[in-house]
Amino acid sequence: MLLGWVGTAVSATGTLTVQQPLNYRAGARVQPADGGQLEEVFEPATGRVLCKLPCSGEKEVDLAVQSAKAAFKIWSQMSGMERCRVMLEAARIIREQREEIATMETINNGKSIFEARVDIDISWQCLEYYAGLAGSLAGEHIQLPGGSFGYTRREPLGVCVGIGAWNYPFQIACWKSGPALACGNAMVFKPSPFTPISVVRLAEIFTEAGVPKGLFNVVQGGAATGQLLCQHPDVAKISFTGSVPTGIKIMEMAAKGIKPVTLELGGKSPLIIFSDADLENAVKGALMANFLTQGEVCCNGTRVFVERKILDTFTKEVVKRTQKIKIGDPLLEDTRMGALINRPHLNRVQGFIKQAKEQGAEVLCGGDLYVPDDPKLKNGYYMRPCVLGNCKDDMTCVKEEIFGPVMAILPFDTEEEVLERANATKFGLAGGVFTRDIQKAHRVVAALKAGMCFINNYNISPVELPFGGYKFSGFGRENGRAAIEYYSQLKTVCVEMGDVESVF
Ligand SMILES: NC(=O)C1=CN([C@@H]2O[C@H](COP(=O)(O)OP(=O)(O)OC[C@H]3O[C@@H](n4cnc5c(N)ncnc54)[C@H](O)[C@@H]3O)[C@@H](O)[C@H]2O)C=CC1
Ligand SMILES: C[N+](C)(C)CCCC(=O)O
Repeated sequence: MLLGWVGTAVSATGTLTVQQPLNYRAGARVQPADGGQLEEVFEPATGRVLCKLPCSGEKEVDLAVQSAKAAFKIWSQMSGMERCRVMLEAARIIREQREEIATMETINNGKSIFEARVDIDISWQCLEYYAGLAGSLAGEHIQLPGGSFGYTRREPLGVCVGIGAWNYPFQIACWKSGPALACGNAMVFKPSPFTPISVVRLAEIFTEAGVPKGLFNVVQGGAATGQLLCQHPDVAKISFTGSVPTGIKIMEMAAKGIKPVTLELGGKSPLIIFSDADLENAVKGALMANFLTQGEVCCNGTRVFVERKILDTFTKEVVKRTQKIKIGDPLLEDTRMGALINRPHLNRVQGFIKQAKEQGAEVLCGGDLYVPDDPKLKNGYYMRPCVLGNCKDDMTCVKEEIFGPVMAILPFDTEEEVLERANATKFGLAGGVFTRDIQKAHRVVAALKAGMCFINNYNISPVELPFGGYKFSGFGRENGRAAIEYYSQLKTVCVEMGDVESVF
């Protein structure tokens, strides 16, 4: 069943129109009860409007939260093993529908189908991983004097809100719902209004897999809808992926309700290439660190520090390979870079490049707009991936998150110096090092002030590993066992086996 698709040409760019409602509540697609403002949703590859999205208001947000509350009563009473079975089934359905979901993601986000398939694989792996953990979530038993004892129960929080960014719409929803549902919570998810489509498919899959109706709901909208969700008194937790300024607002709203938050925010991560690194791998690593999803990746290693001895060789090779990246129709098999998310964002990225040049950086390749030959793509949001040389630490392009395909290369001379410079940022999401010297590799990552560090690779996503930031990049962790801590709470029970010894 190809829900939301019209006609049969689902695999061609420029053919999709979305007609079905994109809110999901109590186990079904619904029009929002009070959808006010309409947001145009674009196909980045063509600039076409895919649909007009009604933004949910107070009434719809409340209905979604109430529906989650009702489902929570059932789901939270089920055993971990029962939840595990349902989640494994959801993972299986995602695997089965991989191509359809990846196509949706590509059409709505603009990333290449090649990459979207990987995103969908990471998504089902995430649900599988947390399904596996669900059955073993447990408390402790603690012996006390005289046969008395205590025990802890790991309990769910209740209705959790997930708010997502537009770069990994389906994957972000799985990274949040996986651990949330495994712990016994319900969720109301709000994707970015730029990418509202694929998350509704996830909601349908959960229902098909057997979660109670209302366990995973989708409300659509922008900042106003997000605020209503964060301020709702029946919401127990907020997990947010997005920018630092929005993260700050979310935390302020959460503070008023004493709600725990997980914040996955932006970054300007360092990638350090030592002269003893395997050059081939280091070059590949730098491309992986910068050009996935048109550079719109929070953990990208956009400050590439290269030991001066190999600066020229490394730079030449990086530029050569960057120029070879095949840009174009994201649904074609050989495309490796699609379109940026929208026109304003493309303009913003272009603005950063212009400013970089004004501040003295040298464009070694790309940075200009790309107009594909195919006439249907001529209004798409394409640009050539860019490598900047002659960069200095105080340039805007080195300090600010660009969130586009722009790599800045910075030479260094010593380990001490590069660590100092690598850490001189308000962000702390990720970092990477390429070297053949194992002691140096571990020493360097130990000194990096970042939550996700890579040695001799970059931007791979094993779901078993916790992911999250230091400093302005946020706190809390997604993936790995660590995420369980952020979607559950401990209840301690103290049991008296003797008589009460009263002080009075
Ligand atoms: N650390 C991580 O895991 C990731 C971080 N990001 C960061 O996200 C940014 C790009 O994503 P955008 O969608 O442009 O970020 P954004 O902060 O503008 O929006 C993120 C989400 O928050 C919602 N929102 C906006 N204002 C809100 C408010 N006042 N209250 C509640 N919700 C609100 C938006 O509708 C959207 O769903 C980049 O800075 C990037 O680094 C993106 C992906 C992953
Ligand atoms: C999958 N990965 C590692 C490339 C990016 C994940 C973080 C994000 O949502 O930007």
